Amino acid sequence: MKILLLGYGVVGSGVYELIQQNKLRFKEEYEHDVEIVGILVSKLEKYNQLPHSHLFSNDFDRLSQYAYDVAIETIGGIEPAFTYVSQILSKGKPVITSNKDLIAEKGGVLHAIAAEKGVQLSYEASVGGGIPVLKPLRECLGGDQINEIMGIINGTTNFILTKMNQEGLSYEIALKQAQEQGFAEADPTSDVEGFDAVRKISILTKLGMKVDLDWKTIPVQGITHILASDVHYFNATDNVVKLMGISKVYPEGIYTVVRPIILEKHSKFASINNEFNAISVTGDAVGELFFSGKGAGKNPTATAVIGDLVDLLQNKKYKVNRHLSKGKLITLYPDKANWTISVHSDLMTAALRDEILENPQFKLLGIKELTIESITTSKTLDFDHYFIQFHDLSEQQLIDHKNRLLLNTENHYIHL
Ligand SMILES: NC(=O)C1=CN([C@@H]2O[C@H](COP(=O)(O)OP(=O)(O)OC[C@H]3O[C@@H](n4cnc5c(N)ncnc54)[C@H](OP(=O)(O)O)[C@@H]3O)[C@@H](O)[C@H]2O)C=CC1
Ligand SMILES: N[C@@H](CC=O)C(=O)O
Repeated sequence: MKILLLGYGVVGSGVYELIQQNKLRFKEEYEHDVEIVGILVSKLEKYNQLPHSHLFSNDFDRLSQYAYDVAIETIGGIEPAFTYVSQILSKGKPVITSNKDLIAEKGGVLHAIAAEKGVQLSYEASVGGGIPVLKPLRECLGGDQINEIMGIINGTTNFILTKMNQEGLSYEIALKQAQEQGFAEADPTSDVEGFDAVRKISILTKLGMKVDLDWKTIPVQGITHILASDVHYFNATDNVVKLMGISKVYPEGIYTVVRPIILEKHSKFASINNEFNAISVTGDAVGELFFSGKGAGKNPTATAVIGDLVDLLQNKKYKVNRHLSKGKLITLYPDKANWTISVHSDLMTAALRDEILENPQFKLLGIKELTIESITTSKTLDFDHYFIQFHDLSEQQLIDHKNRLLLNTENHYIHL
């Protein structure tokens, strides 16, 4: 099997190395000689010194004339990746990609070309790095009705929040380390503002719940506003903060969001640290499944790409579900909910309470009434803003007037 490799950065170089390491195994187990015949990059001079420098080119048109059986795209972003991938699929060649921007934005168009040409478009590496989660959703859980998916699905932000919490690093230094280790996107705004996680939750929702959501319509809040003092405060109160993606099916529609969530330290997601991701999937029949592992980085991500390649080596074919329903996004909370929350502020006044209710983040949740249960103040920590935390919700409090379960045990966090 001859492979055209597009991109030779963190993921592409990992894919190259794993293919070299596994050649014998591919031959023995799948009876295929696997060979990379060309590598597309942008700055050719960076690769002059490599022993396999003869494979590199910055000319896609030239490379696409080569004889090849499958292309692996690890360039990232929408263009030129979309042009290249659509051309390759149109020629009837399968494509494997690690690019979630591409799949979240153009997955529908690309799947249509792939279906018309009868070839595979695979993208296990696009969500959860090395964690096999798309294949279980697509194949193993094909007989179940998935009603909830939630998880830590961005390695960079989890790395940053872990380093701030456990090592007292500043946000800037932690982000720099995430970039140095190859976890962050080319433009890390995607990570820290939550767009990468939103794209991933849209892909998970599509494959798990068969609901097509435009990722741009999903409410998103990133981590850029979380200060070292916030992280310190959460730690002191036996909590941690994580950026999470949530998608949950209700009779009225689907609740999908990406935002920081406060978790009690002993909860299962709280122990997922650094670049690790974790995704829980709940189905009517199977109950809850919990997937975890390295969600970013060279080797874990390359492993997921190779998994898709192994499917092709075995001539495995999966059908794309063309019958997706258009998702109707809903807010989670009923308008008249009377929640018990605690507000952390040194300055709790009626005016501040009105300000909280007017805040767009708070309005997003559709909450119109607010009961203040307790006001905690801290003179020792220097807070220049306040938090609202849905406070220690018990099973009883989770049920609304329609007897509908509204929240998991995780507390929900809004930063104003
Ligand atoms: N890093 C990670 O942990 C993970 C990344 N991903 C996804 O995988 C994809 C690749 O990520 P990553 O490897 O980190 O990215 P990198 O920035 O490390 O690598 C990108 C590669 O694409 C090449 N490239 C960029 N633009 C062009 C262009 N216009 N024409 C030809 N080649 C181009 C670059 O070439 P050159 O070196 O010459 O500039 C480089 O070799 C992204 O979609 C990312 O979201 C998914 C999961 C995890
Ligand atoms: N930038 C992404 C890379 C993997 O998808 C992340 O940090 O999770």
